Amino acid sequence: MTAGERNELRRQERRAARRAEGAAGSATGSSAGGRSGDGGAGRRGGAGSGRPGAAGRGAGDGRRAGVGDGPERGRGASSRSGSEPGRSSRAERESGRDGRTAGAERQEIGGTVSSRTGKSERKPRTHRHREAARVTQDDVYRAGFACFVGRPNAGKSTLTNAIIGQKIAITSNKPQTTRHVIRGIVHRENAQLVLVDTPGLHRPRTLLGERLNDLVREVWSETDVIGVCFPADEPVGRGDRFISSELAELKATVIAVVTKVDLVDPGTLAKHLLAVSELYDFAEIVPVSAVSGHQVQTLVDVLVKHLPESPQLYPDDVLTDEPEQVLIAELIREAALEGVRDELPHSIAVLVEEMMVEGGLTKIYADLYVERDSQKSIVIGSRGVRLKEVGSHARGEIEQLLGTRVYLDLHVRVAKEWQRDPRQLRKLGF
Ligand SMILES: Nc1nc2c(ncn2[C@@H]2O[C@H](COP(=O)(O)OP(=O)(O)OP(=O)(O)O)[C@@H](O)[C@H]2O)c(=O)[nH]1
Repeated sequence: MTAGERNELRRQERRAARRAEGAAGSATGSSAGGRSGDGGAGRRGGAGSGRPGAAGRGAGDGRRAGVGDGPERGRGASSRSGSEPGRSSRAERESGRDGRTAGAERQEIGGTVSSRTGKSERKPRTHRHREAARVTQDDVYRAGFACFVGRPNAGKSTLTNAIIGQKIAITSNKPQTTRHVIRGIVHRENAQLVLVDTPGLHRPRTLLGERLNDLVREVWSETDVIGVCFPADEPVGRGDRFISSELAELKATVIAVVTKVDLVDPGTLAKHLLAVSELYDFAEIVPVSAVSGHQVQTLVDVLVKHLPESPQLYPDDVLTDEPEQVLIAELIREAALEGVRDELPHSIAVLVEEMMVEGGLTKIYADLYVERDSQKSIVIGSRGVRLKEVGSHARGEIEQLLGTRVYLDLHVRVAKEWQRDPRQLRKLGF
């Protein structure tokens, strides 16, 4: 039996188990509606070869050995040492020593909200995801895919990095920084959480924008748990309502993640949580700060709790399945975004053309694309000063990633209107 056939068989088993679980939920009066299971043919088909949004040119050739072609199934529960974040023992989780549970947090905040607004306690609502929310026993191995969605700049990539404990996604204060689907893996004793970082859903103005939105929807349809991110320092707006309305048809368990709570006072947070809770029937609402680390592990607990029972998906020591060359191109793009304004951030794309290891030195040759000549001079700067800064900043980050000394050769090129040109988009990996 091929690996693909094995995966399909396991998927079918899981779907059948979910169906049975769903039926049990209905029988006991839970609203099993959402996840009961007809699972959707081909759901999570991307787990193997068709991984959601294989990003970047060279997605085949630049991969790290042993990571490449998708998750590995059928391995037993693992025990990883040291470096992986988010790991806490079962005993710790059961005793709540590694942080308050989301449920407790929610009740506490719910109480605050009702006392401040003078409203009575929120009535329990019929919950399309309650069946999944009931699943708390940890004597089974859980594995699956979760993703954060939300409007641009909501803090999705920062949160993904905080959970993985390593920079796998680049971040910036420019909206729509994320262009690739990046998968980071959290290993726990009893679970494996594959976090998928996606671009923010937005109103597309270019072909690139349309493709990114398609990518987001594709990922949504393939994940087990979706965390919708709402930045605590911005009021709930039209964009949030648009995203929430798109979730109604999905089979995944949908939770709300209120991000950047370090930026607001408790009163503002309480009001924000209330506004979020009125948007959609979320299975849980978890306030977090990726910067201070507040509740990040609690969020991991909540995500894991909603994963299906499944064998391990990736080998123990893998933190991301993103090809090295794509990670490197992203680090260069992040450095190039620093200090540029207006439309320029959207016009920048980076492609690693060549990488070679010579002794203890990794030589990297990369092209940085912009759309117009005027942008080229901005990126290069007077006498090449800006480009030099970009190169040296990116080099530091790449050295950290690779753990070797790096020589970085950066070349700026103009690819006219590449965001609207299907051929250029393909070349750039979209
Ligand atoms: N203070 C604070 N800032 C945060 C936090 N999380 C993210 N940020 C900042 O918010 C900005 C946007 O964060 P990103 O993680 O890039 O947001 P994103 O949702 O991935 O953005 P897109 O790529 O546009 O979809 C960055 O400047 C982050 O440093 C947080 O918990 N606290």
